[in-house]
Amino acid sequence: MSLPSRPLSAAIFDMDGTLVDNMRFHVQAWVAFSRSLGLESPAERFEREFNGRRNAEIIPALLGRPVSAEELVQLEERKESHYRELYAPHLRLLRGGHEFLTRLRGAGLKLAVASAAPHANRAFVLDGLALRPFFSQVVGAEDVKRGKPAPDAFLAAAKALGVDPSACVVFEDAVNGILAARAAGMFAVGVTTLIPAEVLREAGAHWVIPDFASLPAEFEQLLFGAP
Ligand SMILES: O=P(O)(O)OC[C@H]1O[C@@H](O)[C@H](O)[C@@H](O)[C@@H]1O
Repeated sequence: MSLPSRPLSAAIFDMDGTLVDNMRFHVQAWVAFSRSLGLESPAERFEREFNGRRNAEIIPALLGRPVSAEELVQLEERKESHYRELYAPHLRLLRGGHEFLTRLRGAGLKLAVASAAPHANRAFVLDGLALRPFFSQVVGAEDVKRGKPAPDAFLAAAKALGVDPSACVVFEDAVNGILAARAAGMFAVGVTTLIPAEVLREAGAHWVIPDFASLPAEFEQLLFGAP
């Protein structure tokens, strides 16, 4: 693995499954949503194939037909309001998150969120946990044409931050997200809230962590210098 040849200047965070350990609630809501439409879709499909994609891509693929903008709004709200209801009692930042974000900010890194989540879900997590002050940019589902594994969301975040993609590190839990970060030419850290470390490594993650309190020493040094 080749390490950055110059200091990293920005950190871009995926939201669902990365800042918060909520993917099992998303998957539960997706399975219930599918059943309510008379479809049987296994949980693995949402964990692997769809995780990181936008609802505008997931819902037509699930239904096997195009969906009008109006119907998409209705179907999306049905699934997402159920997800928020399921996850609300458990809403909390991933272990070590607050301290890590504070240290990154203190070290002068620019911080952004790049998520496939729609507006209401971003507000639910980012406002619910008072995280907005950490991030100077938030890129969401409606800001890009193509969801992950396309690099669009991460490239949009780097552009908004005014940094070169090669100076960015991405934190991601989804295989599609790791692929997107690498396609954007960024360094990728896999977060194993849902997907096993070897799968994230195989997708291209340079480092893999269970949470933000467990950074490999080498990576910690890269971000913050020698202890
Ligand atoms: O890009 P993020 O923050 O991981 O968001 C991904 C998720 O966004 C949600 O809105 C979708 O309903 C999920 O199925 C999807 O996996």
